[in-house]
Amino acid sequence: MASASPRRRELVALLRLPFEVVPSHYQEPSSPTSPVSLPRFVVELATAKAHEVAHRIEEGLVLGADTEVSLEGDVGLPLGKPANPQEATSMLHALSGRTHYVYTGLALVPVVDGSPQEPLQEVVCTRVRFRELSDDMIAAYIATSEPFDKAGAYGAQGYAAPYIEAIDGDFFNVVGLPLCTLGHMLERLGVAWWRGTPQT
Ligand SMILES: Cc1cn([C@H]2C[C@H](O)[C@@H](COP(=O)(O)OP(=O)(O)OP(=O)(O)O)O2)c(=O)[nH]c1=O
Repeated sequence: MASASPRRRELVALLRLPFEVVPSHYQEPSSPTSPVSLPRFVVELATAKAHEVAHRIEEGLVLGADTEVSLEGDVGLPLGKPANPQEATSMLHALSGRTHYVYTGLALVPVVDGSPQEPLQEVVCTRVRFRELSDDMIAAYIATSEPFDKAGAYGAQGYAAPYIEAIDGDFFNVVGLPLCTLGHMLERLGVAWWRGTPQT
């Protein structure tokens, strides 16, 4: 798995397949300043992350993923990860009382005899609605430090959980790895992942 994300590591383990974490050295570009196609954007980043690792191994299947949050839907500005409390505050203000979209791109790159093969790619979108957040709620949440390594400045699996009014789609996609879609992709590559045993 070409990811340094502790959430993705925990989620991928639920497939019960043997895997190794090899964080990608791909340098993500800074967040775009004009609207982009979110589905294309996340798939390109996921593929770039996977490719960088695929060029460093001899054999295997490399998984790359990228998650972005946007208020606009398919064409919009990804919010990115907040660099400081001010950015986290303005992202959470923007999400307060509104519906937003979380996109995760997935790329699986098979490597055979040291050669990366054509990637298999997917994108998953989940709609998330936040309740209205007061200034005090936002400040208290930022004080937990949870927003800083997360797209959109929140963790649905963490202290932001009580802020979520509704979710439409795959919850695991919001946390960074849509497992059901990943299972289908593995099946397309002939991997009977459900026969695996829990890895320690
Ligand atoms: C919206 C949301 C994002 N996130 C996280 C998932 C991702 O780790 C992160 C989005 O950043 P990414 O750039 O997708 O991933 P990453 O930099 O953490 O890890 P890597 O590139 O090595 O794979 O935001 C949550 O954990 N919970 C949430 O609710």
